[in-house]
Amino acid sequence: MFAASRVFGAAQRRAFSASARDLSKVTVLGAAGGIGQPLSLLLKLNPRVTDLALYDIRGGPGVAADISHINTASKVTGYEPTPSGLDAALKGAEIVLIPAGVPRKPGMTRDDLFNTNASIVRDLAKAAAKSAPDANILVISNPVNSTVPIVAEIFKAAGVYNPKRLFGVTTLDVVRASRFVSEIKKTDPADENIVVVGGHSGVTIVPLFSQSSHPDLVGNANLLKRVQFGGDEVVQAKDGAGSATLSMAMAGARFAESLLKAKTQSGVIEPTFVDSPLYKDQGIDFFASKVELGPNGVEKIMDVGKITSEEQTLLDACLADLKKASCSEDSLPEHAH
Ligand SMILES: NC(=O)C1=CN([C@@H]2O[C@H](COP(=O)(O)OP(=O)(O)OC[C@H]3O[C@@H](n4cnc5c(N)ncnc54)[C@H](O)[C@@H]3O)[C@@H](O)[C@H]2O)C=CC1
Ligand SMILES: O=C([O-])CC(=O)C(=O)O
Repeated sequence: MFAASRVFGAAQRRAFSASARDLSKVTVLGAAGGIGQPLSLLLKLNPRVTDLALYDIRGGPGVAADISHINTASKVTGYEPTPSGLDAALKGAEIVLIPAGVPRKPGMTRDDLFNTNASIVRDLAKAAAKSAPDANILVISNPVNSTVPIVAEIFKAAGVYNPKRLFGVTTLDVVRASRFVSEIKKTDPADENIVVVGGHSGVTIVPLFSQSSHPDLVGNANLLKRVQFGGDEVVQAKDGAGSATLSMAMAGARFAESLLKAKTQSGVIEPTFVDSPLYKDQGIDFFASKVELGPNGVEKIMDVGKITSEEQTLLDACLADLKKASCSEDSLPEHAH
């Protein structure tokens, strides 16, 4: 269990008890995919998860059978790829992670995934609105800047939208930025926690090094490029076999853990892409900034804080791009209806 002890502390494992308050069902939609499998593995290692529900259009039960042999206490169930299987996977879920959808190939942008992934996310959101209307929905499927607003529209149409419970997972940007900084500065990556705001693609990814202990990194063009286009590095290296899966699984598991921890602990803060008041006056409904998490999901959305003029220029470019990403169900591709 070396991985569990590194990802989750000993105190947390000891603190685990199966009181009703601690029962947490977590559902993964797209659980047999490149992200879904290692994400499910990491969730199985998290003692806060008591019931792990795995659903995919193919392979869910197989992944569940495999993971269920791991000697941690949670119950793992794989569901058949049927409407009733999906509903059962969702029923009673506290957290629903959605990594279902196609990944990029070299030469594609995340927006090129929209035509395929928008309808996948739309259909899964419809099922979640029906069977898990109170769950925290964590959207991983790209393009996150557009798939998150789609989920919001579906929940609104079903009359169950709670903006405090919808999250675009941008944790991988924080993870990458923190790791890249630690490599440059020769620090322990565990001590770095770089704030990244905006969205999750290219210029919408805005790291705020001025708010870290390394403000001299503002203006480091190579570092900025690696943070904004880190996903492309992996897409190119995988050479047609997909995009980041393992680092994304870690980032998704970290965000889920933060949400579970925030049920009982205050001061849990993660940047995440949420329905945000910060730039609504500019027509931007969703924005990633530091968010304090709590038992009801979003507790408090923080503004970007003090930034340098160089970072303001990056933020301006980000906002211009995000304006284009807003989406309603009406703008879904024709075949998706
Ligand atoms: N938010 C982020 O930071 C990141 C997002 N991603 C995105 O995550 C998504 C998944 O990536 P991978 O796991 O590498 O892809 P993958 O192709 O390996 O896995 C996707 C899985 O989704 C399943 N699936 C497709 N339609 C489904 C449906 N209607 N219901 C349930 N399952 C369904 C497939 O059967 C497959 O197992 C992609 O859109 C990718 O761009 C990837 C990396 C980082
Ligand atoms: O780049 C991609 O397509 C996958 C992704 O979102 C990332 O790695 O950040």
